[in-house]
Amino acid sequence: MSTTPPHLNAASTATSAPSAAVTAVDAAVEISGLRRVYGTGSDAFEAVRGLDLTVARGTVHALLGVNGAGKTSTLEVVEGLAPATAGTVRVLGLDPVADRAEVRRRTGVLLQHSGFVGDLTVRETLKMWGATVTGARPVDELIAMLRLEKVADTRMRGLSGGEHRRVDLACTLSGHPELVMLDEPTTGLDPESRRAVWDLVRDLRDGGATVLLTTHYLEEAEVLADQVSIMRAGQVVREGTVAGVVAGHPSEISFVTTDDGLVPALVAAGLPADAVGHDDDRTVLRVADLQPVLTDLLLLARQRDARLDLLDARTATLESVFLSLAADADAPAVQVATTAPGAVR
Ligand SMILES: Nc1ncnc2c1ncn2[C@@H]1O[C@H](COP(=O)(O)OP(=O)(O)OP(=O)(O)O)[C@@H](O)[C@H]1O
Repeated sequence: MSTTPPHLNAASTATSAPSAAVTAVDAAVEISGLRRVYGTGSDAFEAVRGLDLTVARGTVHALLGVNGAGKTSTLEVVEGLAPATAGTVRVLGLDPVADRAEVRRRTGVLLQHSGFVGDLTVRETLKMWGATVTGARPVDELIAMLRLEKVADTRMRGLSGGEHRRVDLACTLSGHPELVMLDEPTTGLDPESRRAVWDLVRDLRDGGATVLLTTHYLEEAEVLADQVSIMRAGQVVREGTVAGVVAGHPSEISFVTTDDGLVPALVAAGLPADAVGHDDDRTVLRVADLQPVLTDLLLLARQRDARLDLLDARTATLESVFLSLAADADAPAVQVATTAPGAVR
């Protein structure tokens, strides 16, 4: 019987093992079979196609996906701004449409775009907003939280895009929300302001709040999110911790060689043939465990006196998982990655 060394197994993607059960009591948001259709008849477009998602209380959960994947369409239903075409959505155990008043009182929402009166100063804007919120934070507290001191008395129309975004965020957090929904919170912010928002999100979570956010910055999801859900074409196609999602994805070794016998020799040593691919004249190996395969490759190359030009070896990252899922239109729906870091199934 062939005994393929474990490290030469081709990498497999994460399988659909059930995630740790989050019970209704633990869930801040529970979405089941959500569908959202825009338009009717021949113009109808299904932007969300049977989406299931659970956001555990007290966590930061990032919803990721390329433009048009359906993130905002999903958030709008959770926020109670649009009805579901089908499926069920519970927010803090409530119906976001029927129980809109209570849901609104207990949640904070940051939309992608907002409108404020340009003539009002930042301080006046926050004061006016606070008057619409139960138990609003003092304006000076919000100004300090969002580092708005320097522009507190500047009119809204005089703010930069990043400053405007921070005022948006201040309004979102005004009412001490239990659940905070942030649609691309750091778009347009400079690196320093982005990091300040990350600290704020962590503080919110540490204070017991739940944060559901969308972002196009994958490093933002990597540093902030306890869980990520990657959407494509209206469905979640991969979810779990960042480590779990990445662990289910192959590492990659690539090189150019003129030695036609090198790869067959590697396969003869146990590397599965289906781990080998080509990208023009580059040979690409996709493997579960990078180091031992790379070691074998280098040893074989030395034995055979073969050159490995443009040698590149990289472990999977959230970005490489994201890009491969975005490109792979045939990937099966909903794979849940719950593996501990380092484990590849
Ligand atoms: N009002 C609308 N009428 C028709 N189609 C819409 C409408 N709003 C959104 N869509 C379509 O639904 C799909 C999902 O859009 P959505 O804004 O939810 O995606 P997204 O993942 O949030 O994208 P982005 O990252 O660009 O914000 C897109 O194809 C979009 O064109």
